[in-house]
Amino acid sequence: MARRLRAGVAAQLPVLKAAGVNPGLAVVLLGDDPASHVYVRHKIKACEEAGIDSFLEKYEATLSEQALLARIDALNRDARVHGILVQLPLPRHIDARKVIQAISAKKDVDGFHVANAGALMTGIEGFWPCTPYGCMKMLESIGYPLPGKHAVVIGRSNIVGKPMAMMLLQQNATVTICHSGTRNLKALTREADVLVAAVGKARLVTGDMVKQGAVVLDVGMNRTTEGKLCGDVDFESVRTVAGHITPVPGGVGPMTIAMLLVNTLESARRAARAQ
Ligand SMILES: Nc1nc(=O)c2c([nH]1)NC[C@@H]1CN(c3ccc(C(=O)N[C@@H](CCC(=O)O)C(=O)O)cc3)C=[N+]21
Repeated sequence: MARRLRAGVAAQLPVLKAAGVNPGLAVVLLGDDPASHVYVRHKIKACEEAGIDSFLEKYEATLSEQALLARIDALNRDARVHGILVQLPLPRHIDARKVIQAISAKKDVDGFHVANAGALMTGIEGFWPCTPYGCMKMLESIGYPLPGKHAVVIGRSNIVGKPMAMMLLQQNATVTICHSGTRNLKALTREADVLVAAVGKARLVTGDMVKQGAVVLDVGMNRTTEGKLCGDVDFESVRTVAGHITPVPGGVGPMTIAMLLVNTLESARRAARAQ
């Protein structure tokens, strides 16, 4: 599905390019965390394959907050750039909230800016965060009717849990948000028609916590002690009860990247319309 979405983006580029707009994504990466470099490489490669211009800016982990803010200011003004992604997490001496708010909301293809969070919450045009947006696309792809369904989201982060809950609510699901302070998690997850796990705890969700036929979306990205990638869902025990389930790797991750391209294309379209 991610591949199909990316091909769809590629197919829509010629129209924009004919109108003189070449969609571009700037990716800013600080430091030498190997996982961040791998993810960023995936994003740049996806852009190249789709025909989106990419501008990769790599800096030392010691780059000052002021210098980073100056780069963002320059990218905000750069007409070739329709999307700006600052790879998270940032080094500790930098206030990530300040950096995110410095990105023009119009170029915030991550959907992390407060203006975009507010747009999602109130149902006006903005950018939706790529990971939950990809989850909604997957639900759509199986023709899943959300109205009246009980959706349970485990995790309340600003980048996945909260926006995921808002998107499900907008589709008239009844939404429960669970977190570290939730009592009797299993009683709640067993009621879920749609279960989204986004906490970062390897194999937290086991088969006994899932209702027969439920749709299970695994947003977890954990490394086992052997260095293997694994989700928040115990795939082997859950697959026998779930009606639908997303694997890790090969599920939500590739969809996140596909939605980044979708958002970048959309940003370029909006810029073209505003010309
Ligand atoms: N500003 C910002 N925006 C992000 O969207 C963002 C970020 N910072 N920081 C890090 C997280 C993580 N993230 C992933 C995206 C795709 C995969 C992905 O495609 N994973 C593959 C496997 C990759 C592997 O093998 O390691 C899969 O699940 O199949 C993973 C992780 C985006 N993030």
